[in-house]
Amino acid sequence: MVMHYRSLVRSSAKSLQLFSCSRDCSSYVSRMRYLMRLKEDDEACRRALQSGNVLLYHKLAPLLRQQQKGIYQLKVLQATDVKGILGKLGKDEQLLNTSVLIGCSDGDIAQFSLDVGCLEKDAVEEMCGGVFTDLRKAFFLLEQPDTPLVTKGQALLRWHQTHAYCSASGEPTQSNQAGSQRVCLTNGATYYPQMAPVVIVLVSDGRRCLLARQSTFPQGMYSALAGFCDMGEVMEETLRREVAEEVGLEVESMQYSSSQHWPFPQSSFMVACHATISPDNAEINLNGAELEDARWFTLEEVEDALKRKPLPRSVKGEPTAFWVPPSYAIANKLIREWVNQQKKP
Ligand SMILES: NC(=O)C1=CN([C@@H]2O[C@H](COP(=O)(O)OP(=O)(O)OC[C@H]3O[C@@H](n4cnc5c(N)ncnc54)[C@H](OP(=O)(O)O)[C@@H]3O)[C@@H](O)[C@H]2O)C=CC1
Ligand SMILES: [Mg+2]
Repeated sequence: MVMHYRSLVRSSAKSLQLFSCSRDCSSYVSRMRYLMRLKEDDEACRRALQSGNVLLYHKLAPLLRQQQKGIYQLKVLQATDVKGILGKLGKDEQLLNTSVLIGCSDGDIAQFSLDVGCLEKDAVEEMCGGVFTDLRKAFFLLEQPDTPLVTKGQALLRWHQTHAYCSASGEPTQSNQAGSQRVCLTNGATYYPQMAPVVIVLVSDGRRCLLARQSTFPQGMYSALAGFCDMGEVMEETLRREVAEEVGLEVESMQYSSSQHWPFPQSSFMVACHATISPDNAEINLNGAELEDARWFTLEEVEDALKRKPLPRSVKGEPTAFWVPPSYAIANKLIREWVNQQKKP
């Protein structure tokens, strides 16, 4: 096995790719091992925090800074900056220790998130040169690569804010330094951050795709079908059940696409799939309790919708032309994949 690997490394351009992959992998491995250690060793994590990067949130709204007009970035602070802000506002530096570990940068710097909801919002914004922004709005303003980190930071802070007590004893729970678990102080029960598994599926009859909307969606937006997994279900069962429940159709085949962490309304683990149904049994039987509408859309209609700008939730009034979820949502990825598939010769 080793001989085989070495002979590959010695030969040609293909082997160069393998070699660079092995280097990347090893730095990835060392970063993951480092994060693992910080989760297990409170003292090491406290030390990492002192020289770490911190993303600030105010009541779960992340701090962004405007780089140029219309271009926003996450505002990343050093732990020493945060201490300076706390000092100027006459607050205890201990607040920094409630930061939770969310990752490690390429430069091996530990990254944390901290909610400063107990501080005066305007004062912190002024000192940092940033603005606390609702997460949904932040998704529209940030570059795509920043969104997983800012989402993770918010999700972990939210989990801590809603798991301060043990559900068995009713007594307080205490977080480890990294924030990767909470333990009940009386019965020792350990709680880990959780996500609810959801299947999201783009159904096609071979020629058209099925999109639906809930009454709570912004005006004109249609998305792929989605549903939470029931206890004990496997992904394939959830997919078949949700399609049957929501639109009364029987799935014939399915294919996994990709996954996404979704923070709204709370952490979901979205598993995205494509599914097909028979064109002979394509009549929609809508479950009106869950959905306001579901329709088949042609390739041309979907391509037009992909070009339209999303409308804010606040826009009310006359129905608008149909559009689809924005690029940060995995529904958008499924829809684009379907379009590309349809255009293949
Ligand atoms: N990223 C993306 O592209 C997209 C993400 N989504 C997300 O997918 C998720 C699921 O979609 P949705 O169609 O609403 O799901 P469902 O079709 O499963 O319907 C939601 C209902 O399921 C019940 N439910 C069961 N388990 C849970 C749970 N763990 N958490 C919350 N509700 C639960 C609730 O009913 P009750 O209130 O009666 O108890 C809820 O109203 C949503 O969070 C949505 O935001 C959806 C589309 C696109
Ligand atoms: Mg649903």
